[in-house]
Amino acid sequence: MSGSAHSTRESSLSVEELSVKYGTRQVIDNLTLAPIRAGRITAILGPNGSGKSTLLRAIAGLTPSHGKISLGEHKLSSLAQAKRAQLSAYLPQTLPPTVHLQVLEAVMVARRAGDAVSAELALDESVAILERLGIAALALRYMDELSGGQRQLVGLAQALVRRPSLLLLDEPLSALDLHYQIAVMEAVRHETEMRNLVTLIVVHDLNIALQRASDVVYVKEGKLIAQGGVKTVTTPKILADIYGVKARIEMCSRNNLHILVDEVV
Ligand SMILES: Nc1ncnc2c1ncn2[C@@H]1O[C@H](COP(=O)(O)OP(=O)(O)OP(=O)(O)O)[C@@H](O)[C@H]1O
Repeated sequence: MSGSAHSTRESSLSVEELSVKYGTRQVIDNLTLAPIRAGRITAILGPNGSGKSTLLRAIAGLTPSHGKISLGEHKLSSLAQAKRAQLSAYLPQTLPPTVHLQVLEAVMVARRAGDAVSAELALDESVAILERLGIAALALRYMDELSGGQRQLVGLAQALVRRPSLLLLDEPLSALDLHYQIAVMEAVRHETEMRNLVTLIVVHDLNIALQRASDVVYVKEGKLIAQGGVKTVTTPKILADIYGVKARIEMCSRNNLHILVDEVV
């Protein structure tokens, strides 16, 4: 990992006056967020088509945008894409077609991309991340022979092994069974806390988001509706405004919020 990427580890992500258009259509509309802190998972929540993926892609520099995006002292919006990609890892909602590589090789390739580590170190770190995600048994399987959920887990391993300062995960749980949904959120939380990453994650399962994330950003129609600690910001009114549902928010025995939806409104 480059020294400059390490130096951002104590910092936060700031997004100011961000706008994204597709053609003439304004999809993100002058969005300014409070600083997103490192070492905590921030969930981005909102209805279908509200601009969550576009926001992640704009932060990753993969969709043209106007506005200012900074990670610590790095003005991401002014950086060359190669440097930006070195600081951040982005896991897309739809994974690109894969190549005929074994899982372990593919994770090692991700580790060595843009970062001159030895093959031995890349091997050790790749095995470690596969173990941490509970998928070491896949190490010698071929990428193009994996199931959708297995591909998603390997994609996450490739994102984490790169040791980014900024982790951008777009629906990383969508193809996963219940066991791996929890295992992935735990692994992401562990990496986020251990490496003091800024971690943004788009998820549709509100209960998983509220139980495993620390902070939340609610968006609708490309605008910020609310941002803050999950327990502070999540209210029946917000859920009605955002999703058009009548919901109860209850505290479960583990002191986590649990949302029960009674009906659509
Ligand atoms: N490449 C594109 N060209 C044109 N319009 C797009 C493009 N990508 C997304 N959009 C539109 O931008 C809006 C926001 O899309 P986006 O994928 O960011 O929403 P989202 O909140 O992530 O949705 P979902 O929860 O359904 O994945 C939608 O209306 C979508 O149709």
